[in-house]
Amino acid sequence: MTVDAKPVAELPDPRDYGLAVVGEEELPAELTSLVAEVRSLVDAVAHTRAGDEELSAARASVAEAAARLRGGPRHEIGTMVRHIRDGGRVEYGTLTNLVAGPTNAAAPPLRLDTAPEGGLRAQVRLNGTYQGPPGLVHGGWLAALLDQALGAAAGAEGMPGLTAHLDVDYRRPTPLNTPLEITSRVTGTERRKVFVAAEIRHGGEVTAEGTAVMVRIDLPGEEGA
Ligand SMILES: CCCCCCCCCCCC(=O)SCCNC(=O)CCNC(=O)[C@H](O)C(C)(C)COP(=O)(O)OP(=O)(O)OC[C@H]1O[C@@H](n2cnc3c(N)ncnc32)[C@H](O)[C@@H]1OP(=O)(O)O
Repeated sequence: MTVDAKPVAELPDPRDYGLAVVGEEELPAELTSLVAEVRSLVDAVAHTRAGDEELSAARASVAEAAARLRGGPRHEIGTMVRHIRDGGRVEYGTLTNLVAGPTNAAAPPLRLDTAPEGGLRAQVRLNGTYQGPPGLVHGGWLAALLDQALGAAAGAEGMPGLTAHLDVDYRRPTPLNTPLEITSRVTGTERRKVFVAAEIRHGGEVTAEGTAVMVRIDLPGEEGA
């Protein structure tokens, strides 16, 4: 396959695209621990067997917490977060990305790191919030996780882009509440197209796999490249 997508030696800085950037290390521990608590809260709400009185008291506590959190300075929509990964690799993601945003409590705690064998690897455990069929992860979420891993693999090679085409195969049921391994890598490039592949494994067995065509975003000064 032709390899002429010109990966850049250093990732483009999102500020060159007019996007705000915050360093992951600048996020207060109080915020990231609040996010973890809310993830657990959503799972608890979904599966609670509490009685009416407890439910009512919990609703009031949650409403009070929400009122405390509204207002005040907020990161604008589209703010990017800068991660410093293993070996000093810099990676940018959207701060509130639904699949991997560190301040988005609706996202699982997903952290894709460089894999020794090349590409990216993450381990993630999905709680009951992510249920589709009984006891199993929702197929749409598996596709979302694959999409994220595929996009991140292209980005990690200096070729950030948007997903143009995504293929997903579900090979085996993917269980909830157990460690899952996600791997992804670039398999080829052709002009602005970046071909990527990813898998989700449970107990070493592939439960879902995907391939995608990412179309590289134009870098400043490279319009039409
Ligand atoms: C620093 C900040 C970081 C920021 C980085 C952030 C990355 C986050 C990634 C997360 C993953 C997502 O969820 S992304 C969100 C979901 N995806 C989207 O919203 C994308 C919506 N689609 C689009 O905006 C557009 O269709 C694009 C950008 C994908 C392509 O439009 P375009 O730029 O005009 O490019 P175009 O000339 O049409 O196509 C370029 C090449 O790709 C091929 N191509 C186009 N579409 C397809 C397709 N569906 N399937 C196969 N191939 C296709 C064409 O044939 C051509 O190949 P050839 O002629 O060269 O052979």
